[in-house]
Amino acid sequence: TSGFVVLRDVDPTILHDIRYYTAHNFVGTRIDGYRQPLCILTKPAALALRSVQREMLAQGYSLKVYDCYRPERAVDHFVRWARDLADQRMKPEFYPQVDKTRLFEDGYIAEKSGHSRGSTLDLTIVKLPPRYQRPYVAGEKLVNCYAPNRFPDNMIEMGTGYDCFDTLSHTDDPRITGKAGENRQLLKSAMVAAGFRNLPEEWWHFTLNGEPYPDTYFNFPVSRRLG
Ligand SMILES: C[C@@H](N)C(=O)N[C@H](C)C(=O)O
Ligand SMILES: [Zn+2]
Repeated sequence: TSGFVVLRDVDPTILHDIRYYTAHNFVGTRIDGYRQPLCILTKPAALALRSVQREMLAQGYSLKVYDCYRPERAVDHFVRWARDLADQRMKPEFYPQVDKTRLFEDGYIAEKSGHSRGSTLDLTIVKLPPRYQRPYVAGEKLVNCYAPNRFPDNMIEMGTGYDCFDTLSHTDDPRITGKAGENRQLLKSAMVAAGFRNLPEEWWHFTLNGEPYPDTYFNFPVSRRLG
């Protein structure tokens, strides 16, 4: 794992909202393997992201990362959770319209995730200065992730929230018009120019082209002690 870096060490200006370290995600608890709320990436992915951040800062925006390197044990946690059909407690916010049995088939979660290769990340854009974002309180009443009154994330309008498993999160969904459509294209074009490609099912998910470990799925925990 000598090829990995902590993103904050490469660019301390990029905002973090590491959801799988918290209970505010589609499972509803901290995910296995997230020992610290950090973004770990391969060095080339972190350097490419730094170049995107420089452009964002020049335009009065900042990137905000939700998830970066994801250990295999975290993916295994998602798979275990998906098999337990009795547990649908986060459905009202994260997959209100999709049957829990279809989350993998429909491309929203992967059993073998590019995130475990270390050059894939989930992110958005925030206008500077960042708006205050209230903390999520476990057990609070959930609002669906494409409703106008959804959980108040401080990102610019993207039409749906992070990890909103719905066709409305497909990057080029034709129902996403106006500012939200423009904002998705702002993120995508900046990332593509820096060498990333987008997952068409999720406006927030990008993988570095020519990634250094295209066939290796890592399992070390998310922690400053790399490896
Ligand atoms: C779960 C979601 N944030 C995500 O990253 N989905 C893709 C398909 C993945 O799991 O690799
Ligand atoms: Zn992702």
